[in-house]
Amino acid sequence: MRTVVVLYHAADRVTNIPRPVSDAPGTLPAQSPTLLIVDDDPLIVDSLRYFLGKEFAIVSADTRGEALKALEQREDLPVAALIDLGLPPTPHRPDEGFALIAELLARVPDIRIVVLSGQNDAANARHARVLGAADFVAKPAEPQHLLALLKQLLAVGREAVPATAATADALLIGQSAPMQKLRLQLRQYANAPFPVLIEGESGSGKELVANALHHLSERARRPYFALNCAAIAPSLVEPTLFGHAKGAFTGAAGARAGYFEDAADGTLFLDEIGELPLDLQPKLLRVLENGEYQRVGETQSRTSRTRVIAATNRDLKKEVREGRFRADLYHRLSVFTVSVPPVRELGDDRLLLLEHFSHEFARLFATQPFSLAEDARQRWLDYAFPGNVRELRNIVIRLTTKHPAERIGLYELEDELDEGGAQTGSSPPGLPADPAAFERLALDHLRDQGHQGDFSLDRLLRQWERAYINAAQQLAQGNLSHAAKILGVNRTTLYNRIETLSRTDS
Ligand SMILES: Nc1ncnc2c1ncn2[C@@H]1O[C@H](COP(=O)(O)OP(=O)(O)OP(=O)(O)O)[C@@H](O)[C@H]1O
Repeated sequence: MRTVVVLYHAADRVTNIPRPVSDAPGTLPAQSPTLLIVDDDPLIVDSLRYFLGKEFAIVSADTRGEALKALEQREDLPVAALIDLGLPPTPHRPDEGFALIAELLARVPDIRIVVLSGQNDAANARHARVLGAADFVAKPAEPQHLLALLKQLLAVGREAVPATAATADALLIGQSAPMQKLRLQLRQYANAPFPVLIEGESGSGKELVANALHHLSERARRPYFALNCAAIAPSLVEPTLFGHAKGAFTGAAGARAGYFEDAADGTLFLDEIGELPLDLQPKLLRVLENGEYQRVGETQSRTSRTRVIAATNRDLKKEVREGRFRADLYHRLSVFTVSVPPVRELGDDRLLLLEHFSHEFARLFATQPFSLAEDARQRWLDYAFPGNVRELRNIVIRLTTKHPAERIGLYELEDELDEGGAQTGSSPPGLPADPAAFERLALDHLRDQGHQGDFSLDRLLRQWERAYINAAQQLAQGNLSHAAKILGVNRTTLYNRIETLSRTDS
């Protein structure tokens, strides 16, 4: 998937590009946010470093493994990442890039990921967005455009932290039955003396739910600490949670309290609990059972009254069966389990979320919200949002940027959706059970076009093509992905053919 990319101005020759800013921390003002660039083409990396190095402290890597290692070694986590999908050892497939997106988000949930995609990777780029990438930019990329995009994405702030029970509830958008059930559970469990385990697919809102639980509880005015167990090196989890004595390990210059101590009688949210190292699990179990723990390097026991909320997008029962998670800890954590529903189960909440985010981002970008035409609205309701609210929110950000105050039709919307994500569980509507019926419908469409003047083979072939496309669209009720499936081509091909046909028509 390596493509030739021009990331420098026409006036700049490659040889004129100054030496890149070093990866080493400290070459820029301390407040420069960190940008991670992952690409196996050194020319791209150097060019990006040259143009973006004035605004960001650049960290680069040419493989997924190197990127994750770089993350572990730095204290200042990147605020954004530019990544190529095709990375070694499989540079011609997107798998490494896809895996990296998920891994980056697991470690740095707020990171804004932009995929730098080859011209022909539109479908992959769309799938990357489902996985949580904020946007994709086709190569060759204009550096000014990239910079503007990054600035805009970073202007979209972190989610507001709710200050009261009322706002905690209000931040959770949704009136569907699964959301009502979730709200009821949160109120029931808010003050229970047990941990709560939050389960849900990636991007479904587990962190928001943990926040809401804390603010609905009587601990709302007490500290709230969060640790993403996937985000830090395994060796640092124990001292971070429990603290350490002076000299307990290399670099432990002084004694330090851990999150259990700092959170005191507040709440500690352990995100990605499935990543908790096995050897640490008995220590977490002990503190959950009787409140006892020890700082690393100390023998004296301390006591904690912190309430633990844990979250996972893994099937923890399966992790237990496969020996990666202790059964006793699982049972202790899961006394109260809350399941955050995926967006595909939320029905009309998709429209509420759309309304909420489109107004929020229009305000932020000082513009007017867009609206959806009827066919696009229907498609919005049909789409499964495999990347859940995170994907939905990112789509709204892009639409707000590209079509401020506009009425958006099906084609503009289709461009933002993932080809493989069209199904809502059941089989696609209108897929022909009987291929002969499809052919009959196509022939009807062919007849509708009638005869025009002298015979022309080109025109005849276009008429057949148009007839089959119309028939497929009719069967798919306007759903382009389903129509593409019926026709046995991918959606981008279909889109291009429709465009070519309409150009020839006009
Ligand atoms: N019901 C909701 N109402 C409003 N915003 C929501 C809702 N659910 C999720 N969000 C927003 O969607 C984004 C993703 O949510 P969040 O980070 O909580 O998901 P998550 O399940 O913790 O993801 P991950 O599994 O990747 O950690 C956030 O911006 C969050 O504020």
